[in-house]
Amino acid sequence: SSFQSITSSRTQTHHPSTSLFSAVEKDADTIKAEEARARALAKKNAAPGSSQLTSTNKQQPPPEWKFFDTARVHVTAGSGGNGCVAFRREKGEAMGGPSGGRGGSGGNVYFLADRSLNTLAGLRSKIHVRADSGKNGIGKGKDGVKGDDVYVRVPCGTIVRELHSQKVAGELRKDGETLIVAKAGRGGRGNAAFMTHRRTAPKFSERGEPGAERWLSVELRLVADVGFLGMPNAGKSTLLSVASAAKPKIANYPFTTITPNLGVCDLGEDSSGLVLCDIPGLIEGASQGTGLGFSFLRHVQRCKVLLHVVDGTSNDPVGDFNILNNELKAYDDMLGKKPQVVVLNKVDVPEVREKQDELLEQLREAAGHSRVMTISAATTANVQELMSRLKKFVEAEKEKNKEELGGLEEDILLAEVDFSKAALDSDSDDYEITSDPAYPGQWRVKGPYIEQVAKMTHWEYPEAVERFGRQLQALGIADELIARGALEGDLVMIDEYDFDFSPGKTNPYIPQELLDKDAMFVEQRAQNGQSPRGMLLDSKDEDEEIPWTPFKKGGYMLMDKDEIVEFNEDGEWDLLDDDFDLSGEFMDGDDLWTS
Ligand SMILES: Nc1nc2c(ncn2[C@@H]2O[C@H](COP(=O)(O)OP(=O)(O)OP(=O)(O)O)[C@@H](O)[C@H]2O)c(=O)[nH]1
Ligand SMILES: [Mg+2]
Repeated sequence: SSFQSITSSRTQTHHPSTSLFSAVEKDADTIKAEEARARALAKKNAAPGSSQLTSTNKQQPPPEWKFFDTARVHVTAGSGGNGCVAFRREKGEAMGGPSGGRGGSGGNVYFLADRSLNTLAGLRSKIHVRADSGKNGIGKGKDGVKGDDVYVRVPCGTIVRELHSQKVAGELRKDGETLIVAKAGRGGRGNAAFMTHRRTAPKFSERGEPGAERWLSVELRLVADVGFLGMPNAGKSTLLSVASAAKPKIANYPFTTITPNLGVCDLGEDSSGLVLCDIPGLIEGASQGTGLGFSFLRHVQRCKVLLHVVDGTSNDPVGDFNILNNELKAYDDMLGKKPQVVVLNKVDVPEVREKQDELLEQLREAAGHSRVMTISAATTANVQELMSRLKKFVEAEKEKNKEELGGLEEDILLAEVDFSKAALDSDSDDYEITSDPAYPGQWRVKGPYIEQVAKMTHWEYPEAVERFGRQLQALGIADELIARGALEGDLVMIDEYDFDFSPGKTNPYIPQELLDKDAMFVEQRAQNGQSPRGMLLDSKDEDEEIPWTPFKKGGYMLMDKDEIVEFNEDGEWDLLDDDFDLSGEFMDGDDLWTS
């Protein structure tokens, strides 16, 4: 069960009809249809002689323009190799001492932050990441070879969670940072390790420990490269929708967009994507709070570049352009100075086309630079050209900033909340629900933990909203609200976030092709007699306990609970206690090999 987000900011309580969540719900279908179309198009384009760039159907975005922000991955670390039972046989020593070597440990699975990436696109084609197992130990005391570690490259700002419990495993912030997500099984000890003065010829060895295995949900907190700026109705959301797979609400009235929308324009294999942020329209007086105000601009504050979208059908496009630039300066001088690219939109309209040359000239003059071009978001004319120019410009700006900041870029780019340090380990699950009889149907929930979780939730994403709902459920807040008489559709306020109370509804968006792969995976596991748990949260068997120990401590994979104990601080692992008496029985799970 989950809460629906209607807004991520207090300012929007006045627009209860514009439910972000219901918009998203609708969009999931649209996106699916879009994907089916994209796949069909991809097939068509794969035909010899055709090229995606010269696709004649201008209405459809090229299939590679997709939106990635979350992914689900199953990771399996390598198992340890088995220990060996062997005895020395040397000249003059027919039956020497035990000499079976230890199995090699398996490979770990790590996530590795790579600054050259900026989407999770690479994870999309993968459902499984698997590290090699260690080799078995061999005779003459030789240990087995260790399995290779696997590094999964992800962009900086990636947050990793255990899927089913939604516990944060960590965040990768800086280039080169790694996070272990599945710890390898250690190799089993060979019989040489079990020799004591009482047992001089042990004929058993240990089996290798299985590698850890788990589902992860991965989320990238996108930091936009390009923030869209423009008067209401200029066509910003339309542009986002054709340049990326994001599906913002588009309508022919001002202030259609009330929360920022993010989208990724994927520019193909050899280039990382361009992250776009469509923000609500700004009008004269915005810096004083007119219209929706400037509160959304914090989203674009960290953008490298602003794309100023000018409505060609306006009575005075150049006047609009100047007004907004003045508002921007009045609000924040830094924003006013942010480099802009300017587009004159709606040139498909004949009246606009007629005066486009004149307008372009005037815009160049007003802007004081020549990064000005015409587009039609509606017909997508010039949009691809715009995106590749933007990409180059953004790259150049990043380079410039990097030099100016002496390599401090990531710190400045990354979002405010540091997940790796965030208070998810807060001890207090306490909360308090208050309601004012004067305002029926409104509930305020207070509590350090839940407020922290709310702050850390990326309200733009259904999966994040769903997770928030799960946390409320887990903390008992949802049930408590129902017990107190909350009804579906009531307003719930936590910190500065407001929600529609809507128990029992979840809407994770997962692309169809991943769902197909998952279905295969679940089936395969069931056939192999393994737990069929898949990537879908509702495929979870409610009775099944999910053991959890923090990632950092290791040992979180409690597949065979009795056999596996936690890794200690040094990553070492001990099956046998120091004072374990080998003269008695074998340990359960020890492998007895007869030589
Ligand atoms: N003819 C024409 N119409 C366009 C074009 N781009 C957008 N529109 C229309 O302009 C209207 C407003 O488009 P939106 O994309 O919602 O504008 P917006 O800038 O996001 O508006 P707000 O969210 O209110 O700030 C819609 O009716 C679009 O169909 C274009 O290139 N040509
Ligand atoms: Mg809009």
